[in-house]
Amino acid sequence: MKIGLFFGSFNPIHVGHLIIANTMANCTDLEQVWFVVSPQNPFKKNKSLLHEFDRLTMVEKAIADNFKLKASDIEFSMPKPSYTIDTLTKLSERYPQHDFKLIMGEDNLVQFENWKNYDKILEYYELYVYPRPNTAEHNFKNHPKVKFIEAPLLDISATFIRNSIKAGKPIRYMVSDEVDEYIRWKKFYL
Ligand SMILES: Nc1ncnc2c1ncn2[C@@H]1O[C@H](COP(=O)(O)OP(=O)(O)OP(=O)(O)O)[C@@H](O)[C@H]1O
Ligand SMILES: O=C(O)c1ccc[n+]([C@@H]2O[C@H](COP(=O)([O-])O)[C@@H](O)[C@H]2O)c1
Repeated sequence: MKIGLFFGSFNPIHVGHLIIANTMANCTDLEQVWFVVSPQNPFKKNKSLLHEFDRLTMVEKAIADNFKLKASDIEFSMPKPSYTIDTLTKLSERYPQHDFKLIMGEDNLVQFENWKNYDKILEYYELYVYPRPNTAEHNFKNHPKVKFIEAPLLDISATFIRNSIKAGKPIRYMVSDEVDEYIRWKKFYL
């Protein structure tokens, strides 16, 4: 099966992530999308990063009604920070029957040359890239292994959502109802 792996912190998962995953699962040759929740992005230091189990719970709540979307906790038992090449290798070994592709927002391409073994990632995996507003220049516009998906720009981020919560503003419709309720119940990001 052709499966898109969508790696992220998902702190929290928002409507942008859901639109990206659903677009990839329904408008490309991908049959499923797996959200791979990363305990620790090697490039991010964020005080308000929730525990990975809480972020995974929110992902599971957000995608529960979509049979093409799944969540993976594979990085929870791997060394931190979470290096994508190591996880890709592990998943390919564990599921040799699947053909994995890597999904990311275009902003990730700007720093992609600094990722661990990025050239190996490109050698073995195709990238499916969703456009993101205000993305800086990068060197992958015409790379044969990088496929740009034409889809609406989504000007939303987890940072904006966390800041809204801190400021007492509603995040309804920016996250799924289940995630909104869960965040309020657990008093996250206050
Ligand atoms: N609005 C968006 N448009 C395109 N890609 C996005 C968008 N939001 C997130 N992504 C992509 O989703 C993946 C996971 O992103 P992440 O969980 O860091 O969300 P984020 O909104 O960028 O979070 P933060 O604001 O905390 O940095 C990354 O590949 C990122 O590029
Ligand atoms: O492998 C790397 O070197 C690497 C460098 C930066 C980011 N990543 C991964 O990219 C994913 C996107 O991160 P984030 O925090 O923007 O959601 C997340 O899974 C990180 O672990 C991976």
